[in-house]
Amino acid sequence: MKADKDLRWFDVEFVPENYIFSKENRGRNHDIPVCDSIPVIDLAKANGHTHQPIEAVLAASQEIGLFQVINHGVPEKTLNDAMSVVKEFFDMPSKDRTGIVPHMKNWIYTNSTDYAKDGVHLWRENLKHPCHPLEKSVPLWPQKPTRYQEAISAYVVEIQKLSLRILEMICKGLGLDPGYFNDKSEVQLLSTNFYPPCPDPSLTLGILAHQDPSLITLLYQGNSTGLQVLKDGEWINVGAIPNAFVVNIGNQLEIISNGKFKSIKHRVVNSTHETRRSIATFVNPSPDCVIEPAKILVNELEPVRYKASQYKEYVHRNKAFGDYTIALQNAVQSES
Ligand SMILES: O=C(O)CCC(=O)C(=O)O
Ligand SMILES: [Fe+2]
Repeated sequence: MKADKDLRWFDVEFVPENYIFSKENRGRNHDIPVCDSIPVIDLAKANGHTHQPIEAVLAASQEIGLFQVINHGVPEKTLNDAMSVVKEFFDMPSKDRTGIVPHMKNWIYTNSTDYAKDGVHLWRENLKHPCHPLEKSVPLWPQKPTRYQEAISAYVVEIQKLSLRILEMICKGLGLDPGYFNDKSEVQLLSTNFYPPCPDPSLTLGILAHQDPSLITLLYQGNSTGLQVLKDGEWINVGAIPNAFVVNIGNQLEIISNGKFKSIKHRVVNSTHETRRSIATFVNPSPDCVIEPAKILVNELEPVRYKASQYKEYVHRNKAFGDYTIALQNAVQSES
């Protein structure tokens, strides 16, 4: 038995009532199959001579809106260092996680007990902060653990490179002008998640079903499972592939592609024995950027399916990323 002062909200034998979701929202857990139809794309094969990975990225973006990439060039050490500071952050005594006034311009830490959706708490904790422009953002990030800023900025630099590479493939594949994504693809927001084991995952959820409001999202999930996507009306598990990234087509890319690409619904379910930690980076347009279907993809057979909108308007209208996150992003943007 732990001393009382060490007890955290998830140190419980039964799921408290205010964590129980309605039947239609609840997760079914790992008893459903891992989907082997989620494409795994080997980026080492993208070496100038072959278009194979471009075709694979296009097919996956059209059919599912989500795929994994391997041999992506991000050093394993960068991944391990990032995951290890994230682990340290969520393992710190709670006084160290709440030291900075939240939802202003630094970072937001949301304990499970701080946030409720329709009165029900998610079985997760979350840390979010801006990443763009990187040099201005880093000093605003948590100072504990001491290696946090160094490890996460190294990670963000790699994500920026990888996301540009993937977007270049998409740009070529869709026939867009080179540079089309230049003002639409900054790694703007990092969101890390901690999902502790849960006594009864059939009652709870880590994250409710949603689509990402980004251009694309790159997700590193270490070796943990729990991510599910809604494919053909069924929730299926996305497998954990060591060192892979999950790439998720966000709403903005769905709009730009005039609906050719799908932004898929996904959620996270909990586990009785496994702790899930994940690092999501949202690659987003700059706030003033106008997002609309690319002209080249619109014709008589494919009429415009989405209205043009400034990205900041879209974020505001849809309360994308939540109220606090808008305040965070505006703070950094207005200083730059
Ligand atoms: O933890 C995860 O893998 C889910 C993260 C996610 O979907 C999000 O932050 O939008
Ligand atoms: Fe998401």
